[in-house]
Amino acid sequence: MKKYQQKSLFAGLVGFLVCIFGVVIMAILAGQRLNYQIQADAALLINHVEAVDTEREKLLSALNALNYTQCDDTTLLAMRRALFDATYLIDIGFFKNDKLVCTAGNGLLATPLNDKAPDYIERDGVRVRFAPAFSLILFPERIMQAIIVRQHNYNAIIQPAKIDLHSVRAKNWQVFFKTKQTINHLTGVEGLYEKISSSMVLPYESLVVCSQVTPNYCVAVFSPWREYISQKSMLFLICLALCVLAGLSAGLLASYYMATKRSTWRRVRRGLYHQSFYWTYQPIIDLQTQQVIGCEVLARFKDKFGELAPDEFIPLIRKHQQTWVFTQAMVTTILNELSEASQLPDGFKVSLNIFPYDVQQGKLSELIQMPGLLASRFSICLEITEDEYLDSNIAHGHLQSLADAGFTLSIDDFGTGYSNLANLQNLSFHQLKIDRTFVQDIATAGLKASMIPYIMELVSKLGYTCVAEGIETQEQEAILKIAGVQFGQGWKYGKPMPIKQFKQFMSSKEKS
Ligand SMILES: Nc1nc2c(ncn2[C@@H]2O[C@H](COP(=O)(O)O[C@H]3[C@@H](O)[C@H](n4cnc5c(=O)[nH]c(N)nc54)O[C@@H]3COP(=O)(O)O)[C@@H](O)[C@H]2O)c(=O)[nH]1
Repeated sequence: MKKYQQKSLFAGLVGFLVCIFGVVIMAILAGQRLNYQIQADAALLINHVEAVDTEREKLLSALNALNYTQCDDTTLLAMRRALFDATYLIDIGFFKNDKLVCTAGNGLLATPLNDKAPDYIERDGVRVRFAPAFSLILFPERIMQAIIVRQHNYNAIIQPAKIDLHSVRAKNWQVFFKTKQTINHLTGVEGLYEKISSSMVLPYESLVVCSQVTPNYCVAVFSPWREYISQKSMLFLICLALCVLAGLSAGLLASYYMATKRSTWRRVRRGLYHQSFYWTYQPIIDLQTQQVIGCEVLARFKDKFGELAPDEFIPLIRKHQQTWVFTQAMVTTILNELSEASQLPDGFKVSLNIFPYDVQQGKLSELIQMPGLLASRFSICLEITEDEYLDSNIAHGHLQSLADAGFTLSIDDFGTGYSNLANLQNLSFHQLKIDRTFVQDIATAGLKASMIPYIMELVSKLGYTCVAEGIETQEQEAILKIAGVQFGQGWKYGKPMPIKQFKQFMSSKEKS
């Protein structure tokens, strides 16, 4: 996989993860809200259960305390009075010898009724039975769900429908009586507790709570996600869109970050301190003898992201004023590399490119002090391109000191942009380098090529030597020779090469 594909994949992954993270956070927050709602429902149901139980306990205990042994008007009056105060109880019955003999609603029964077996027996012998289809003796035609609770001599008919459930938002809930062995349904959705306990339910959508007062009475509430989402579909859609947006922004940010990390200047700046620069050597030859008399040192850059051309990094180094750091690194490296190059003869000309800004700043005087540079067995030539920095008296003074110290000074890229003839006369140059655009123009016999003889006139008038750069063909060489150019540089003789290759190149030249 290519680097840029890896980066895009990384940015995509970051975006995806942020989106997923957003969705998870959204799901947790929504889940908490859903759970909060379910908890409120459960609390409401438990409150009712406790209220029903308390009411039944209070009323039936009071009746039992009267110790009536038979059902007469007094007993019935007491039962009716109790019922009058009740909220959840709809009838009360009186038992004698375990037979129902009268009810508050109906009065004395013609035939006493046997009590049915309870579903479970509560503490203190309270017997409870759930009747899914029950009718009071008073209203035999009205079928309803009822819970029948028998406490000693009295029973109470509780109608769950009496419980006010308007505030319960969940559609699925169940009230049940739970022992270690059994689950007794009382009201709501029968079997819900078993369903919640046994089948897979999603987080937050269900809850089982038991009463603190009567711990066997419990409620199960189930509010499925799909219902909750469909209730708040608009809100969910907006949140989802925000998550996708956050993912996209994060992806874009990641790719922007990667791009800036890869930005040329960041790479160059890092490269200055992490040895991403290396230097190559391009031969300079004597056009008459074809002997290699010197070389130009040219910088190259390579890091984990790939190579950068000098035309990319040189302007940045200049812009960010890192020119002197760069030149120091170059001089240190090439002195090191050339010290072991026994193939190079004494006096071999080594041309270094120098930034005019450093000339102006007086930095180049440090070159004079640099151990091993002037003292080396090579002739060091400083190539300087003309620009606005070379126009000051300060620059002139610094160049003079360099020339006095023993450096050869070459005016580089002559004929491009900023050439100022006054500089040629006043500054202490020794050499002029004809820019390769003039040489390339020879093939088409263009205007620039026609100027070469005039440049050579100037060169001889000033007493300079001349190097033509960018020679690629025999024809260019022949014309330059006729024009009187002494030295040449270009792909015809050799491309810029790393030191190892340059040493091999020089050895092969020595042999031939
Ligand atoms: N201050 C410094 N400047 C430097 C340094 N290293 C390079 N540079 C400057 O960058 C510019 C571009 O350099 P580069 O891409 O290396 O191009 C040089 C040669 O490779 C190229 N060349 C040489 N022969 C031929 C040829 O036959 N054909 C062809 N198309 N190109 C050729 O010409 C450039 C020569 O550079 P220069 O003599 O300096 O003009 C360039 O301006 C460099 O100066 C550095 O270490 N410091």
